[in-house]
Amino acid sequence: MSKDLRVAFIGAGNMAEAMISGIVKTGTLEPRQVTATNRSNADRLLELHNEYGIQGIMRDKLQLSSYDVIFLAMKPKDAESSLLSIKDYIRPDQVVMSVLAGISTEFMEEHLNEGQQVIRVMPNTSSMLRESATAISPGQNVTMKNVKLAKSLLSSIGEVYVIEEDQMDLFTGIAGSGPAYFYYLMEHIEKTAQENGMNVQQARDIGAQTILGAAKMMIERDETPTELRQNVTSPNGTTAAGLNALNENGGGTAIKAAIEGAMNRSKEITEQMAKVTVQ
Ligand SMILES: NC(=O)C1=CN([C@@H]2O[C@H](COP(=O)(O)OP(=O)(O)OC[C@H]3O[C@@H](n4cnc5c(N)ncnc54)[C@H](O)[C@@H]3O)[C@@H](O)[C@H]2O)C=CC1
Ligand SMILES: O=C(O)[C@@H]1CCC=N1
Repeated sequence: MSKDLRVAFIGAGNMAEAMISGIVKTGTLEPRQVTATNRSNADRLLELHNEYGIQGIMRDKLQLSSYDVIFLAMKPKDAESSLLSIKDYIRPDQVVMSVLAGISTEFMEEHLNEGQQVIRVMPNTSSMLRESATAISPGQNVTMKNVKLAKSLLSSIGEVYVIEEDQMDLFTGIAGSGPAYFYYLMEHIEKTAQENGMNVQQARDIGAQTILGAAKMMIERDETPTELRQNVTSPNGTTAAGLNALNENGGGTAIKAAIEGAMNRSKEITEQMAKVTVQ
C-alpha cells in the first residue's frame, strides 16, 4: 500500500474503530495516514488517537481534499446531510466508501457531484481482529484502480467479496449483522451452562472454541455443513437429541427469520432514503 495514501473516516463509532484497528495493526497503513472525525466528541477522537496513533480531527477542521479515500461511517439517517456536506469539497479522483447499511451507490451518487467515485462497503466488527467478511459493490463511476485499492485496503481487515449491489441487503443480513447472532447464541450457551452449574468464564471459553472449531472445519475441510453435521450425529445419540430439540423449537426458522429480518430492514432503509429529496 502506498505510503502516500491518506484515508479519512467520517464517523468515529464502533465500526470505524474496528476498521481502523485492523488497518493500522496489520501495518497496512501507518497511523499518520489515517484520520478519524466526528461531529462533536473530542474525547472519542483522543481515545482513538491514544489507542491507534491515528489523527483525530473535528469535522469542521477536516481538510477533505487531502484524502484519497473518505470512509462514511455515521448512521444511515445522517447519510444525506453528510454527503451534502462533503459534496463540494471533494474531487472526482477521490473515492467515497460508505459502510452505511441500506445506503445505495445510487443514493450516494445522487447526493454527490456528477462523476464522483463511490463504493458501497459492508464490513463487520470482526474487522478489529482482521476476520471480517466484507462485501464491496462499486458505483458506476469508480475506476478499476480504486476497486483494486478498496480490495487491498479492506483485505487487511479480513476476506473481501465483490458482489452485485442487489445482493448487498442479503449480505448485510448474513455477515454485517451476523456476528450478533453468534454472540446471541453464546449468551444462551452461557446462561444454560450457568443454570446447569458451570461458571460463566469456562462456559464462554468452551462455547467460543466450539464455534471457532466449527467455523474452521467449514472453511478448511472439503465437506458440506450437512456432511459435517452428520459426522457429529450418532444414531440415537446426544447430538440427535440436541438437533431434534433445536428443530422442535424452531431453530432453523429462527435463523431464516433473523437473516431476512436484517435483510428487510436494510431494504427498508434504502426505501426510506429514496424518499429524501435531493437538494
Ligand atoms: N456496528 C456494526 O457492526 C456495523 C455497522 N455498519 C454501519 O456503520 C455505521 C456506523 O455504525 P456504528 O459505528 O455501529 O455507529 P456508532 O453510533 O457507534 O458511530 C457513529 C459515529 O458517527 C458519528 N457521526 C454521526 N453523524 C456524523 C456526521 N454528520 N459527521 C461526522 N460524524 C458523524 C457519531 O459521532 C459516531 O462517532 C452505520 O451506518 C452502520 O450501518 C456496517 C457494518 C457493521
Ligand atoms: O445494525 C446495523 O444496522 C448495523 C449494520 C450491520 C451491522 N450493524
